[in-house]
Amino acid sequence: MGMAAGELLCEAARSGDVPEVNALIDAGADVSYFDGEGLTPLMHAAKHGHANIVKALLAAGAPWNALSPSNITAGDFAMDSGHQEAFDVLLNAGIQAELVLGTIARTAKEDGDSNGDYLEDRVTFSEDKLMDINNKAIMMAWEKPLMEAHAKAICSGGGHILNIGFGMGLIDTAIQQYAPITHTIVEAHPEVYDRMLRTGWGEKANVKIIFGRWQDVLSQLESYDGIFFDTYGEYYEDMRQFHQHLPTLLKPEGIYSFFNGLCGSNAFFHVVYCQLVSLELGNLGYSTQFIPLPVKDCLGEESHVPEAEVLKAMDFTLLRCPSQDILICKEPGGQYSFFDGMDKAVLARTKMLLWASKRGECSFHKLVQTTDQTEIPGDSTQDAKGINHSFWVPHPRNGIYFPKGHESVMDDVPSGAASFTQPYWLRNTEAVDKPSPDSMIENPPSENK
Ligand SMILES: C[S@@+](CC[C@H](N)C(=O)[O-])C[C@H]1O[C@@H](n2cnc3c(N)ncnc32)[C@H](O)[C@@H]1O
Repeated sequence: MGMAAGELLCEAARSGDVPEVNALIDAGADVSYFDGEGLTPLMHAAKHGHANIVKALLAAGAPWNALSPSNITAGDFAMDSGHQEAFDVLLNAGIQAELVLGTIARTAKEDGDSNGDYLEDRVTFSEDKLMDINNKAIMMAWEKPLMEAHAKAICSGGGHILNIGFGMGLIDTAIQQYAPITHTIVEAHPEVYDRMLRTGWGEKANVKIIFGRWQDVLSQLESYDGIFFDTYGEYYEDMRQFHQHLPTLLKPEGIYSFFNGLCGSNAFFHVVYCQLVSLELGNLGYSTQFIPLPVKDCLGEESHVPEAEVLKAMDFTLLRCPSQDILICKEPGGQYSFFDGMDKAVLARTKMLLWASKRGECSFHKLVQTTDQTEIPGDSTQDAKGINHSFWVPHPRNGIYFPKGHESVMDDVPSGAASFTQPYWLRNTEAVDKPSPDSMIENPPSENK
């Protein structure tokens, strides 16, 4: 079994020949095979909407997150071609894999400051941007309308507001328009803090500035009616940790919002992570809803922004939680993200897994095993391809497969994680009626799922 079988598998996946796909898989064809165009059998099946074949390939260990030469995943192919069923299958596979891998990675993670270097380096302010030492934009003026939308949402109940990360102060300026009773700002970078003081933020009657990393100043925080989170140089895990404090920090009926640059460089990964964050917030008792906010409206005439053309192709979206009121911003369809601080960990992991799969070393099952070097107890049965299926067993609560002996990785996994029945709005952004952020904020729907 080699290239010929891989080619045959791609062809069968493309033409929707289920018996042939199954026969080739049983005979040991490489489900991670990349054909001459750099596409996998899974990509071919997804592109042509053969959901059953997508399922069969995933079950046989095809990597859900493999990238084509133009950085397109099977999920992107399904999405772009409007194949909802295949898309949903891939979305579920991605979410489940990331839930399990994220938990494994957390267990293995050594504690350390994600953004220690950034906080020690110089930053540069100019009229329209704040840059780090590597000339990467931390914040840019074109984001003002976006920040204003967030501010409007988190201030809609009035009261006490918390913002994590001052940057250019765009959201804080917008928050001030709503005259909250108190307005607390946490900022960790000494130069940004210094500039806050020089520009009068320390003298505003309702403003309290707390200098330090949010992680280090939690004991100085109270509970708030509105919270916004937008740091820099941190990873998804940092934000996830912040979310664990929401039940203490956010008052009942309060509104939470964060800048969502999750996997902004790939639309499908972004969708996976939006669902993931939604699930993880759900696990904390919050429900969520996405509200689109076209980025081209934010950019306006700012064509001097080098990435303007790419950015115009993106949508930014607000996500609101009607019961506990969560609001999140995201950028579906994005090809580029200024805010890749938070998605580095995700993409790094994705690339690592892909690298392994491209070398033909691993199926998805094996990739996950390589993430955790701990020996997994239990019997093992290897199939013809050497995949040890008995390592992976369905969890009794939610049916998600996890590595045997690692029950604890499922502790954090929400019960509803095994299936998403809701149609995902991204399937056809043209056809979906996108409510304006304003109307959603003023008239939140009673239910989102
Ligand atoms: C993207 S900017 C925020 C932009 C802001 N939303 C605005 O409207 O201008 C991120 C800010 O978070 C700060 N920051 C980074 N890590 C932080 C941490 N752990 N705790 C508090 N602030 C942090 C950075 O120094 C930076 O000023």
